[in-house]
Amino acid sequence: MGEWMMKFTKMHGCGNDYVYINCLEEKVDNPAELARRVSDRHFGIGSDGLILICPSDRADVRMRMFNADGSEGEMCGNGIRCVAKYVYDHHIVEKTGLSVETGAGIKQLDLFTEQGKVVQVRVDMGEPVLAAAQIPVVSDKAEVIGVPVEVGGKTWEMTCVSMGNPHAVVFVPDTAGLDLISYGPLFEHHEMFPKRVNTEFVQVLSREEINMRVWERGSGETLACGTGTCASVMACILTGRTGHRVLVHLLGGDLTIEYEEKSNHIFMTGPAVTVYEGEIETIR
Ligand SMILES: N[C@@H](CCC[C@H](N)C(=O)O)C(=O)O
Repeated sequence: MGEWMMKFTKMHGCGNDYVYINCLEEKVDNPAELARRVSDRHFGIGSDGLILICPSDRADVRMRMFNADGSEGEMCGNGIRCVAKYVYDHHIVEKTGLSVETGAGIKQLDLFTEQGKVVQVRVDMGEPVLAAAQIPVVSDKAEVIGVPVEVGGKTWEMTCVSMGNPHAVVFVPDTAGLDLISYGPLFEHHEMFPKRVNTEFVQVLSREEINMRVWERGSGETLACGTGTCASVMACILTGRTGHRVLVHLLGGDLTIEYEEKSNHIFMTGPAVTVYEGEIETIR
């Protein structure tokens, strides 16, 4: 047992902020406990969770993501863009096309640079999964698309999509006046979601633009959710509300989502930003 300093980097994608640890150099024994500790906005560093950058024998690197409550998520859209920026900036991967292994499979990414600096990252987020049993959502239907559900005394039109992690998308007339703090946890812990759920509240502005707010499984309201924007655009397309290329406005910025029908893949493009690097005291 002893105390030592562990290096970390604080990064965000559209305000969805995580503490990143380079596990090619650092050793993390208990990531769930560390996630809870660093995420605390009063007694910790302050973040929506923790992301570990690990070696991979199947891709350039592997990422593991932990929510603020210590639970592990299969995939993180905003996080994976930051992982790509991190490994490029730290010369771990010296190319602008790279692969990252996640709990939801291997994803391919492209970095767009200006004067050597990463400005945007495009991610092939893969295929959306609609089968209710695979999301998982308990339903008498094979797919949950535009289905009315009762939650918190209100009827919502819900579409469920997995992007490797589970999402419930509901449509609202206005995201600004939404009581997300009341309704978010009711969806997250509803018995129809055996693995809990991330919930996106979507206001359609036009066939090319939507507003979205999110209540994330394990982290509560965040300023953006990459997998959530993909699920939301898929829900919009499936219910005939938008076209295949949509600009998503989030509390922390904008993401562009494109659905390619031929490959049935979703592509996400957005920023990745380093806030600062530091060290935290750790006990082992
Ligand atoms: N913020 C993320 C998603 C993080 C994981 C999620 N809370 C879960 O538990 O599935 C994103 O940008 O996709």
